[in-house]
Amino acid sequence: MQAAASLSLASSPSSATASRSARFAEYSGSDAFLRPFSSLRLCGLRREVLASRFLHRHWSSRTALSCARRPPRKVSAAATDNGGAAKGFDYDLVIIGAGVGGHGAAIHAVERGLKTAIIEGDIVGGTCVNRGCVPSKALLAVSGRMRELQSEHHLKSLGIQVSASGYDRQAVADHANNLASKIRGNLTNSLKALGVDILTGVGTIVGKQKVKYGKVGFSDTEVTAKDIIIATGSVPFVPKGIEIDGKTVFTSDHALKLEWVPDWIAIVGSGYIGLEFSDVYTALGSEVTFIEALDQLMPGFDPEIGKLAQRILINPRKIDYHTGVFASKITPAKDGKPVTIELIDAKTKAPKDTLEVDAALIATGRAPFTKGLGLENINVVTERGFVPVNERMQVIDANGNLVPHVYCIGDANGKLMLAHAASAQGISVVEQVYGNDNVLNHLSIPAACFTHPEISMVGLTEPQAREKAEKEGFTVSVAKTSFKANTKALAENEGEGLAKMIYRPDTGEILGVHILGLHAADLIHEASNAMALGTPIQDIKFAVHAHPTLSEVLDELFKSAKVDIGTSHAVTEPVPV
Ligand SMILES: Cc1cc2nc3c(=O)[nH]c(=O)nc-3n(C[C@H](O)[C@H](O)[C@H](O)COP(=O)(O)OP(=O)(O)OC[C@H]3O[C@@H](n4cnc5c(N)ncnc54)[C@H](O)[C@@H]3O)c2cc1C
Ligand SMILES: NC(=O)c1ccc[n+]([C@@H]2O[C@H](COP(=O)([O-])OP(=O)(O)OC[C@H]3O[C@@H](n4cnc5c(N)ncnc54)[C@H](O)[C@@H]3O)[C@@H](O)[C@H]2O)c1
Repeated sequence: MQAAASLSLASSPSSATASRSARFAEYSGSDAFLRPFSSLRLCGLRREVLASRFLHRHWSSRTALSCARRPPRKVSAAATDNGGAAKGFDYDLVIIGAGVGGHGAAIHAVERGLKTAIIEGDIVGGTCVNRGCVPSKALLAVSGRMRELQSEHHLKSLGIQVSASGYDRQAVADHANNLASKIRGNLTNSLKALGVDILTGVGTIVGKQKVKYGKVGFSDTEVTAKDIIIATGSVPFVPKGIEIDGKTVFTSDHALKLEWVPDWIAIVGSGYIGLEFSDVYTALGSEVTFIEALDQLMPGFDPEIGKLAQRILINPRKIDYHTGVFASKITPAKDGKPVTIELIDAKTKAPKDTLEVDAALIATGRAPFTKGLGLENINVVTERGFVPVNERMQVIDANGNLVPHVYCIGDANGKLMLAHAASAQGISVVEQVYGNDNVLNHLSIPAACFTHPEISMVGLTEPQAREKAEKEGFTVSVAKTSFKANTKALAENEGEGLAKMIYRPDTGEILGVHILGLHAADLIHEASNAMALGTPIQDIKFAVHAHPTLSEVLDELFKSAKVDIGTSHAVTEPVPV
């Protein structure tokens, strides 16, 4: 019998990790890629930089992971031109990995006047821009419109007649690919414009405040930095027993290229990636079978929201599912035979079923990419591949001590695998490097799943809040509002949805907010900002919302909460005009 697949992220590189390494190693570009981009020091481009932030961080440059076969060459600070570094160092800050985390840190570092370089071993933009948030949201934009056009009942109730709907697969794929390229370009330009040196090649920490980088077959270059940030991200985690061929059995890396739309696809894992792709595939005509190891679909969500999501996003669609099972063995289609999937009971490991499908998408989480980083040179041992850090993202060594001047942000530390979390951690680290102590409140970081309708959340789920309340001896209350009572949602004929808030009635503290409904991903920020700023319900409920807007769903939510104390400050004080 097959060994049980593990639910936890891999500590050893998965097959996808290995293929990523191969991709790094395969690339052989021109020597020009080895030269640091000599950066223009310009101040007037702040607007462009800010614009690029909205467009999601990104950049371009290609390289290869390198093995140090030749002695490192030394680069002098004079080789670049983005200001002076701290005495005795080439740079104030060197960031390894130009994904969203590295980009956010680099931009903020320049704003703080730090001489900064970013090392990238593949293409600028990392997962989010090239293989994650950006192309997936382009596909989801298409699935959203397809859904609307296919919903005769919905259109009829608005008085709209559409005779037919269809799509051009290659054009949809091009839309996703073009968007990624565009944003990568914008972000690259913004980095160059601000004077961040983009150093191409694989970065390896070689010692205290020392990093080398280079490309296969070329000599490495060594730079010194007062502070180093590791921002090397993650790759898809593929459980043991699953064979990826990239055509019929694949991960999100391949699926985003939309090379074909299978009639029947099994999606292993019903987390963010699984759910978003089920939205895309069913809108484009596929039938989906979920395979989920835990006893319910979407186990990460607040249970009430999960149940509603099942009613809205799963049951009415061409989706069936197996829960409480592992896909213990998956064999790609070959010689006219379909993809075969062997299922075993997640608890007993007894064989349960064998499925034959056209394709399988493996969406079972992501593994940190920390290979080749030289962590052994600073006595750091990873935990299941993740770099151990404290609440300030300072790296912890094998003896439990902080490694001076080394930080790790983003997916590589595993705290919260989200693009904006990576970037926020980077900004927090730069603040510390600059001299301002800064601890990011991870509980106030929102998350969203971009299905139709969307799901969003911030803070604790109801069971988590009740557990905390039990331990700490306080009471928890829950307020709820429905999209059915919202004028704008009804005007759009999109009244399905719920917003729920978990809070402390004794203090008015918001513990968590969960939304399922139209534009939930945009709506969550009023709650997450309130949590980040420590604004209690008795204050935020006096904030005024434009009518008719979806934001009134949250207005109603705050107003319906029963807080035992009055307003904490005089928000109604008259202002002389
Ligand atoms: C399909 C999909 C959809 C997603 N959608 C969303 C979403 O909608 N919203 C959201 O918030 N998050 C989303 N995510 C998650 C998001 O993409 C990640 O959380 C985010 O990219 C992490 O950023 P990072 O900077 O830590 O790492 P990455 O983006 O992975 O970047 C790391 C970079 O480091 C480089 N690198 C690695 N090792 C080295 C080395 N030794 N030397 C030099 N360079 C190196 C890599 O090439 C890479 O460019 C999605 C992920 C996937 C897979
Ligand atoms: N909209 C977004 O913000 C967004 C979108 C996509 C991805 N992401 C990020 O990317 C990361 C990875 O996403 P993901 O969906 O792959 O991971 P996930 O952790 O969200 O979900 C993985 C799911 O797979 C299940 N699973 C694991 N091993 C299994 C096995 N062998 N057989 C059956 N089921 C198994 C787990 O129980 C879980 O439900 C997430 O951490 C997420 O934060 C975010």
